[in-house]
Amino acid sequence: MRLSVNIDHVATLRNARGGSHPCPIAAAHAVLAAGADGITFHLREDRRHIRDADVARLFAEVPARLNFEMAATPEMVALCAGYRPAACCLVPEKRAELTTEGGLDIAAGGQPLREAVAHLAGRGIEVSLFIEPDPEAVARAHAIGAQAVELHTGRYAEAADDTTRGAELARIRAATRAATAAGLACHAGHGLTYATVGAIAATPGIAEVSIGHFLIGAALMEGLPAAVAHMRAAIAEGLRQRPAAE
Ligand SMILES: CC(=O)[C@@H](O)[C@H](O)COP(=O)(O)O
Ligand SMILES: NCC(=O)COP(=O)(O)O
Repeated sequence: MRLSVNIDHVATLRNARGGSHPCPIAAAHAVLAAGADGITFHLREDRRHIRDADVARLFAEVPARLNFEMAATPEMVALCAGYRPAACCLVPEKRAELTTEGGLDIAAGGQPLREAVAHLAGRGIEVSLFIEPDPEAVARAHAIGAQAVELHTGRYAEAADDTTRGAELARIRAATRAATAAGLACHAGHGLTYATVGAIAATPGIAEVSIGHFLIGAALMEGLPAAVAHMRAAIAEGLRQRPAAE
């Protein structure tokens, strides 16, 4: 299972002082050297963390699997199609939110969303839709031509008690089964930590996790290479519990 590290919050810290430190590109190199499989970044419409110049440098300087998260706006679709990353993930965006609050409403996205998926896929990009862990959302993603889904793990990761977390994990597992049955690649992300990634890794069918906020925060205490190694160990522990059939 791939670990894609989201570097948004390196840019958040840099932007707090308006300078160039810490550098998200240097962080990308560091996490890859420490064993990450790829880099995720979310170019928000308001450029609150990652900026256009960061994106240009990532594509020029970081030879890794890049996962371009973005809203399906004409501006972003054109940018992403120009860069042709290995993967892009279409996410809902709201100006006032602190982070991505829910999955895409695929039905509301209608024809423009379908066209965005077709345009990006036509450029050879693996197009994923960031959705709620719900088999119906998986079916809609499949119907509009996505090749992958990323299941929003926020409610699972932030659950206040074990009962709620167990119920959310069951939803994630049902959605993963639906994605696998439909032939979609299945990814997961949002809010994952050392403590919560294991059960995701233990879920048959999940091919990638993208993790940012917790890992960058942990790196303040442990250092970035150690935080990546720590996350990899938590993933490995989960993978050991994955049923052998896969
Ligand atoms: C899609 C997702 O869950 C995250 O990648 C999130 O969109 C990251 O964006 P922020 O770093 O702005 O919270
Ligand atoms: N797609 C999820 C992601 O990139 C990272 O989310 P988070 O770990 O920063 O919450």
